[in-house]
Amino acid sequence: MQVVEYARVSALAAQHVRARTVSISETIKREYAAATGADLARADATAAGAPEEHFLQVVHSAAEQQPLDVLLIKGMRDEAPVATLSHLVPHSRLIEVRVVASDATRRARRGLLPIDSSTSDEAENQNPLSVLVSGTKPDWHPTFTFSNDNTTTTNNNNNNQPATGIPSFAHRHLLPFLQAHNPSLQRLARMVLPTPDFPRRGIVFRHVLGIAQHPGGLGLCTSLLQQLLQLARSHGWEGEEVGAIVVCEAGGKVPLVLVREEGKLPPPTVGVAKGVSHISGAAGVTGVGGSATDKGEVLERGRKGKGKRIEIERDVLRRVIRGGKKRVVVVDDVLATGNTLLAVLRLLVEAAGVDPDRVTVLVVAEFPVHRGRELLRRSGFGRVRIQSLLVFDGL
Ligand SMILES: O=P(O)(O)OC[C@H]1O[C@H](OP(=O)(O)OP(=O)(O)O)[C@H](O)[C@@H]1O
Ligand SMILES: Nc1ncnc2[nH]cnc12
Repeated sequence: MQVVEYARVSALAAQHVRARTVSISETIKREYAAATGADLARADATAAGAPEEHFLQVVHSAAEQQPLDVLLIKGMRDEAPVATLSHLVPHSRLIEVRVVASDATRRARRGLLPIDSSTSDEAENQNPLSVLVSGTKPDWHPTFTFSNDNTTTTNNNNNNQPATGIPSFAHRHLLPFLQAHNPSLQRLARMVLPTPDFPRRGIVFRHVLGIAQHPGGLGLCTSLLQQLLQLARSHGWEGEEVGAIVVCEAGGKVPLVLVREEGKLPPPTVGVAKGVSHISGAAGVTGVGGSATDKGEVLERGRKGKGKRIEIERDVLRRVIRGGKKRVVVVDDVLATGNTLLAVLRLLVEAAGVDPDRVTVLVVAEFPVHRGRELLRRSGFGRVRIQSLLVFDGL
């Protein structure tokens, strides 16, 4: 099951995707009113507190009622929901779709008179999230922004190519990365073979780099990453050139900036300390067959291990993103605790002066249970855009 904040079920149903919409504020209000005796009409969803609990309640009760590929949750008011809530649904991809509509559209839908156009622009595209962080720049980006103006066109020609509006949005942005709907993604996922109890007991190791050992694996992965990059590009940075691709220890047309362990690149370099990844931490601390089974303990041990320093050549990035107007795309195989990505982002932003708003991260596989996105946001990198091809649950 995948979870998105808002779109329309019918556009997905037309593609044989099992989808359903629920309103989180309605559910919360109903339960709050029932528990406290408050008047339902006056109940305030935000007063009910415990957003994690409510989110889980809504997800679980929807999933219990029927098997779903996509759950569309309307009315979420949480800041940075992907960073703060993904670990609660680690088997799913959580996507935030911010819906914007002009004042004129919103008034028209409510049956009100259109307002004077000379005064309407100010209020355009204000939604509850913008109000939440009034006056400040939000420290995160939604996965997608959907304009709810002009959404009336539907596709009647049955050629699987919806015209505009909601069907087109679902077709272009949601379906390609819905594993249940995309045979290429399913093939890729099947190439990631699990090894139980490696590097320590309790961990099911997913051999993401092993994709390259399967016939056609590398090509498939590269082409899916390319599609992911195009999708990322159509959201927030159309028209911007990619200035550099940053990779951890690997080697295109766009200049490749290598991130390597300290001492392996010719000077001058800039470096930062790097915390250990989940897997290296687990292997280094207790070895295969360690006894800890508690999730928190494993995570904590992983993080306690001694990290290394990583470096890039100081002038390479500056040369390729001259003037700071180009995108920097970071590619790695895995996002788990986020320690590795955090070090790479520190390297780019703090050591090399790259604007975090111009950084996009692509990973092959994400393990939300380790709360990597949350760490990145807490560390000041919430505005870095991150997209993944596959999502795995478990340790
Ligand atoms: O989000 P994280 O927990 O940091 O995990 C992600 C990192 O884990 C793997 O690195 P690996 O453990 O093989 O090497 P490393 O310890 O040198 O990063 C992988 O290649 C990622 O770079
Ligand atoms: N289970 C897992 N398999 C491979 N890499 C990982 N990184 C974090 N958890 C992992």
